[in-house]
Amino acid sequence: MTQDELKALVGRAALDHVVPGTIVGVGTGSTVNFFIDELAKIKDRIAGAVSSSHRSTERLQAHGIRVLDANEVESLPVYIDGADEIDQRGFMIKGGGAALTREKIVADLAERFVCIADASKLVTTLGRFPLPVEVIPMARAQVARRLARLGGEAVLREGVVTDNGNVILDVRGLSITDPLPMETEINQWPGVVTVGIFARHRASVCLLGTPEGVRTLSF
Ligand SMILES: O=C[C@H](O)[C@H](O)[C@H](O)COP(=O)(O)O
Repeated sequence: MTQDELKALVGRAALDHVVPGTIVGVGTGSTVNFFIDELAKIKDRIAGAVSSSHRSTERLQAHGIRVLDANEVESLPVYIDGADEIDQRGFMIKGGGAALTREKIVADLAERFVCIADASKLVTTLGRFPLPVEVIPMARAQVARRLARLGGEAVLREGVVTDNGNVILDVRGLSITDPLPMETEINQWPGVVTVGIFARHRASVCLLGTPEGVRTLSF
């Protein structure tokens, strides 16, 4: 099976986690795109979606799915999103598509985070994938120096401006053995908007696409 076929598989499987009659939290990325296309088939059975990016909003609306502003909802039963890496505890690295801040906001509204990913995303230790950090442009160099003191080499993602008007640093060389304290530390530096470690907002369940079918990991 190709990687896209695995993504399509989990995008379909995620429909089982959608609660009929409710608003669905929708992530961003190539895996979620498959989910959105499946969601369109049951759009009359949901109350709408809260989206984590302009890209997902456009795709949802193109399918005729109502998109609500996050400020209009108090909670969501479920948030469905991909990941760049996920470990055996449900901790993730996200932000490869620069949508991490809005993803964390929508994840925070949700009772459950359903991660959909192909098997290549499952890792023993987070950090092989360069860690995205969304930063206010003025603080770019300052935050990069602080990351260097943690052992990471931060590179500005060229040509990318987030939906919030900020920039992304991609950090190589970090071995994230203890995701929760690292998330907390980096996130409180001045100028950091969001770090792409999702430990506080880890997955409740991961639907992992494998050549043998969908493997469900519960955390
Ligand atoms: O900013 C992007 C998101 O965190 C995505 O969920 C993540 O990059 C995974 O994307 P994909 O499904 O395209 O691998």
